[in-house]
Amino acid sequence: MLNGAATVTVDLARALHRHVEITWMGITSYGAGQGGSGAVRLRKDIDVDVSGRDVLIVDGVIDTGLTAAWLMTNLRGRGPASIEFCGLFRKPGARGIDIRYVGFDVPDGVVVGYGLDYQGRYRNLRCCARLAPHVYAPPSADLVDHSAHDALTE
Ligand SMILES: O=P(O)(O)OC[C@H]1O[C@H](OP(=O)(O)OP(=O)(O)O)[C@H](O)[C@@H]1O
Ligand SMILES: Nc1nc2[nH]cnc2c(=O)[nH]1
Repeated sequence: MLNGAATVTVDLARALHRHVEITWMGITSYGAGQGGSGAVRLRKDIDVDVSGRDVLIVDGVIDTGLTAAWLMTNLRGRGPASIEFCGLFRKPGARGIDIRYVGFDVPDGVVVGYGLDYQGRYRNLRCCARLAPHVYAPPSADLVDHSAHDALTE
């Protein structure tokens, strides 16, 4: 897929000792696990006919598994000789989904770097990192401990 899968796709392709053709797809998923509708939208289709070809779909993160399931169904319908899915990271919500190649199982949270972004940033980090939760989930006002602040202002 476009964006988040770019770095791992290129590195994986360079590690394979066989001819490969790379093409890109743009997908937006509104995963039910993130409070979304569970819908997938195709923003850019591949420009290769995959019928009779061995297809490996590569993605950076498998979160709810919605994107992976949608892509497998969609591309399988085009008559490939074989089709498998490879995800660099898999979140707990997708553990039950049958994925042939998984790099790392990771806890819930946001993984960034090595192609993966948070609001458009961090894709160019050479490493992968877990984003500090306060960046994407600021604590609710009810849960903030004001004691330190109060101590400073009294
Ligand atoms: O398992 P799911 O819940 O369907 O989520 C996985 C999708 O989310 C991420 O893409 P994102 O929407 O962040 O877009 P990006 O590739 O542009 O970074 C990831 O690259 C998958 O495509
Ligand atoms: N960059 C990034 N995108 C995601 N989409 C769903 N989960 C993630 C994640 O952990 N990191």
